[in-house]
Amino acid sequence: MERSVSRAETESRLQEERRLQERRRNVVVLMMYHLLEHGYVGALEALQAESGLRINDHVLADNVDLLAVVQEHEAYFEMRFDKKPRLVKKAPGQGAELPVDKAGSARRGLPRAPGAPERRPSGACCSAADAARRASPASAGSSAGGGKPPLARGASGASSATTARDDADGGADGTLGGLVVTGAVANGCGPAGVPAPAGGAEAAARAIRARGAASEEGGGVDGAAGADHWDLRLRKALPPSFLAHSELRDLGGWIMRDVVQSNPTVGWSDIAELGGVKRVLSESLVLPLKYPEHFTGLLSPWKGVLLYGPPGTGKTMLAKAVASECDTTFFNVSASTIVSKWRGDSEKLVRCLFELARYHSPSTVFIDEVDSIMGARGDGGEHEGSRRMKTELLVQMDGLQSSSDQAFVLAATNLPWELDNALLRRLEKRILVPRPGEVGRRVILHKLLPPDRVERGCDLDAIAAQTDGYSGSDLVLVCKEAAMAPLRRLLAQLEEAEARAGGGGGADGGARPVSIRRRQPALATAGAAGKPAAPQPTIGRVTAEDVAVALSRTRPTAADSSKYDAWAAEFGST
Ligand SMILES: Nc1ncnc2c1ncn2[C@@H]1O[C@H](COP(=O)(O)OP(=O)(O)OP(=O)(O)O)[C@@H](O)[C@H]1O
Repeated sequence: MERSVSRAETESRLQEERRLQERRRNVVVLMMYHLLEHGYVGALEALQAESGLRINDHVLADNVDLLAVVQEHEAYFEMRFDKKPRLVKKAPGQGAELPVDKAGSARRGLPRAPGAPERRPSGACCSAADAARRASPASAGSSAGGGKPPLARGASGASSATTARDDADGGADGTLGGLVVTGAVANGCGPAGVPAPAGGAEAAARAIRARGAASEEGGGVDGAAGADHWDLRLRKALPPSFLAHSELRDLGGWIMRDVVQSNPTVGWSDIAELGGVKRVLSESLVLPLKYPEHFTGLLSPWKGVLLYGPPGTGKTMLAKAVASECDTTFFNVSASTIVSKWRGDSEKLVRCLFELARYHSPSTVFIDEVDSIMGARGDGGEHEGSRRMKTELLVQMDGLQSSSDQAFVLAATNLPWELDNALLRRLEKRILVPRPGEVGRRVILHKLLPPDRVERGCDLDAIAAQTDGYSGSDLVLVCKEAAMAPLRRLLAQLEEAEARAGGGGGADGGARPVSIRRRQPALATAGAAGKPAAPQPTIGRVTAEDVAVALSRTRPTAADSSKYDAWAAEFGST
């Protein structure tokens, strides 16, 4: 027993050490790319020589660079502690000496591979293959686990003869300078389909540029499936022009937090009816990207679409479907993204937003509740900053229309009559998203209450006929209320059973307060008592009466659609 505990301890210590080594290697590689990108070629050479790592043997994974890491840290710190972090302070006095080790080197942390030379002359660094051969075989191929995203990967590919040889020797994974190197993507490509650098700083610089381009193509390194939004958001980096300028970096970072590349939960087929709206969105976004040769001149694609209609009719859902169905960078923008309390910032944020949309094109800028940003101008009491922000938005939209940039604005509102006329002109297609008709309601009801949840006698088609004026979200509420009824019945049974088992009241119609302690699983309590577990009550089905009660309790929100129809007649454009 003791032996197995100590073996487990050793194993976990080794794992921790491996992770630490990998982290140190990642930091060095990030530094190398940073040095290269900013022209510190001499420092890069020195770092290569001293660390025994070569920039050519690694490409950065996950679209990450040192500035982006720092920027993410700053953004997180600010969000968490409501203040900017101080990463670097001035050293007290005249500046401290660098800590120097016994060998006279100031370097720390990176352990050398067993047998690796102490120092290497500039330009004579070890190759991945050499280092792998020198490294301890015990550590080979053991870093892949952990599920953590690799920041830097060993480069492989046709362009690197040594690494190709490595692959032939036994797989892409190997060790480098005593550090475990994760195998890079096969077929002569680094992550995201970027060719591995062929050699020298120039090649690596090319790889950096190619990496940016590949990331724009949506080539996620490890695939987006299963990743949450934070992962997806991280994949888009700021353009170099933003990174080089502290104010732009801050504003750009703020906007990029609202970038969503895809929303895997909603597709066109999840949206009932609204075929006309889907067609226009498809014509504006999908088809021009697929058949660009047909969308030129007079047939150039729409650059702005407004979805308007009563609340809860699926406008946001349509935008989410655009995000997941169209392969474009999706900027999910709300008033909080671009309305800044700092004078002048909103205007700059709008400019940055469109610059980023162009940089990451093809892209879609979705502005939800656009009325809260672009209400009609001309009111004397309007803040000067707000006016300038609106003007900037109009200018930027004009810019999109007169350019061949594949950037597109999708706006949504419940209050189209409050929008500025100049904005309406730029939103070429103005499409009413109405409440669902009977067919649509039927589809929504059947989807929300599938046959295994409802009793036979519950006629959902009849309910669809009765719910004229209900929006999609009203129907969600009706179904939720109806589905609560069997759950309430089940909970009453469970409470009653618990009260009986505890010998207390409880069956007296709720005089006893309900305990908020989580119930023990039935098996555990039965086992403890030594008796066979009593069959547990299960949740029943929704009955016709449940739905009728739910309907009587849930009234449609703002059922009068005449105002929308009137506005559609005057301003609509479908
Ligand atoms: N056509 C539809 N098909 C399927 N579900 C729908 C449809 N319309 C609305 N829903 C349901 O209603 C919910 C709310 O829809 P959504 O948020 O898209 O409405 P909205 O028009 O953006 O509302 P608001 O204008 O208030 O922001 C959705 O999550 C979905 O469950």
